[in-house]
Amino acid sequence: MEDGSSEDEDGSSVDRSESADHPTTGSTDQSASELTDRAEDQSVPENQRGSRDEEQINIAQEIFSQQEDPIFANKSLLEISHIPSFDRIVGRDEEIRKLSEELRGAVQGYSPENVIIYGKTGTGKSLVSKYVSSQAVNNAHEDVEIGFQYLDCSTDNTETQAASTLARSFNDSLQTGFEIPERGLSTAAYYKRLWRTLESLYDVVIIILDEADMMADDDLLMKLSRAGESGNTDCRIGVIAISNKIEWADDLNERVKSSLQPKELSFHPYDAEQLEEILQHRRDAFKPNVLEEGVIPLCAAYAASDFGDARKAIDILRHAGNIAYERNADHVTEQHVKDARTKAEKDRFRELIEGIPQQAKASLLALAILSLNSEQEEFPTQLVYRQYQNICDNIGQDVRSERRFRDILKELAFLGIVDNRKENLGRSGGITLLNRLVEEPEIVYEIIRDDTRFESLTDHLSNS
Ligand SMILES: Nc1ncnc2c1ncn2[C@@H]1O[C@H](COP(=O)(O)OP(=O)(O)OP(=O)(O)O)[C@@H](O)[C@H]1O
Repeated sequence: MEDGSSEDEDGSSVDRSESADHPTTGSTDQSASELTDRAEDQSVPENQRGSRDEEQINIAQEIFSQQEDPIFANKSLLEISHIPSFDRIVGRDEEIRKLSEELRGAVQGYSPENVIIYGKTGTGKSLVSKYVSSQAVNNAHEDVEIGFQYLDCSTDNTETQAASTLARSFNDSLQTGFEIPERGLSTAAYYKRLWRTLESLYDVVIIILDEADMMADDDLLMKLSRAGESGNTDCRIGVIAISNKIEWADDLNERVKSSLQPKELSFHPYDAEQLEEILQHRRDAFKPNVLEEGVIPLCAAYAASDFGDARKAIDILRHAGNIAYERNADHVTEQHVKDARTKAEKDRFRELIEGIPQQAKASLLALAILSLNSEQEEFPTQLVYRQYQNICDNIGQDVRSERRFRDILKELAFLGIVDNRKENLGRSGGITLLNRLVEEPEIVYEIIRDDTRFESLTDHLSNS
C-alpha cells in the first residue's frame, strides 16, 4: 500500500511506515530516547514537540522520583497475596490446630489425610492451608522430603492444565534433569512427568486445590487420590480441596469419595472484632500516626456487614490509603474509608451494570431518576414504565411493551440490582409491584450516564 500501511492477516490495516527504523513496540530494551524519537515522528506539530515531550517526561519523572511516601511504610502487607506470619493470623487457632493434626503424618513421611475446607470468601481458607503446609515442610523429620503446591482451579480448570501446572511447579530441572513444557503434551504425558517428578524429589507432597469446585470434572481428584494405589508413584500425596460451596463434596463421584475419604473443616465468617484485629496487625503497612483513630474500626465494620470477609477489610484499608495519597493528605481519615468503600461498591456494580443490555439500562435509569427526585424508595411498575418510555423517546431507542418491561425488571431483580415486592392496594387498586434500587441511585445514575448511548439524555428529563 502506498501510504505505508498494509493488510494484516486478520484483514485489519496496520501502519508499518516506522517499523524499519524503530524496534517493535514492547521490546524490553527499548530506550527512553527511542520512545521520544517515536513520539516526534507522529502528529504533534514540530514547533510544539519539544515542550510537549518535556512535559510528559516531567510528569513521569515527578511521579517516579517521589521516593518519600507520606502514607505507606510497607504496602506489601496489604497485598492479598501476602502470607502473614503466624503472629499476624487472627482467630484461626482452632482451624490451624485441626488442619495440622490432619497433616501430621506428613512430617514423619506417612500419608497426610485428605481435607476439604469450606467457608465463605475471605475467611482465611487459603491462608491457613498455605501456612500449615509450609509449617509441615519446615518441621519435616530429617530424612523426610516434603513439598507443597497451591493450584488455583479457577484458572487451571481442566485436567490437562492442572496436571501441567502441578508437574512444572513441583519440578526442579537441575535435580530431575528434565524440563516440562507449559503446553503441547497430552494429559497422560503431563501426569507421567508429574509422577516422575514426585518420585525423584519428594517423599510426601501436599497439594492445595483452591476453588476445587471450579474443576471441569473430578478426574484430577481421582488420579491424585489413587496415584499410590495405581502404582504411579511411591510419593505420598495429601490433598487440601477448598470450596465456597458446602454441597460440593456431596456431588463428588462415589469412587472419588471412597478413595479420597476426606476430613471436613468449615471456616466461619469473621466478626467485626476479629476483622479489626486482623487490620491492627497490619497497621505497620502505614507510616506511624498516619491512620486516624476511627479508620480501622470503620473498615472492619464495613467488612463485617459484608459477610465477614477479611479480604474486603484489607482492600478497603488499602484503597483508603491510596485515596489519601492521591489527595496529598497527611492522614488517612474516616472519610477516605467511606470513599474507598463507595469506590469498591461502584467498581463491583459498574462491572455488573456494564454487562446488561441497553433496554435493561434504560429501565434501571428510569428507576434511578425517580428515586433521585423523590423521598420515596419504591415505585409501582407503571410509573417506572412511563419514565422508561420518556428516556427511550429522548435518546431515540425502541420502547418495549409493558409486559416485556415487567420481565426486564424481574431479570434485574434476579441479578440483585433491583428489589421488587407485591403490594395489595385493596379492592380498588388490586395488586401492584413495587420496585426499589438495591444500590444508591446516585451511583446507578452515574454509571449509566457514563455509557455514551445515554449521553444525549436531556437534563430536563434527568432532573424531572
Ligand atoms: N485470620 C486471618 N488473619 C490475618 N489475615 C487474614 C486472616 N484471614 C484472612 N486473612 C487475609 O485475608 C485475605 C483473604 O484470605 P484468604 O485468601 O485466605 O480467604 P479465602 O477464605 O481463601 O477466600 P476465597 O474463598 O475468596 O479464596 C488474605 O489477604 C489473607 O491474608
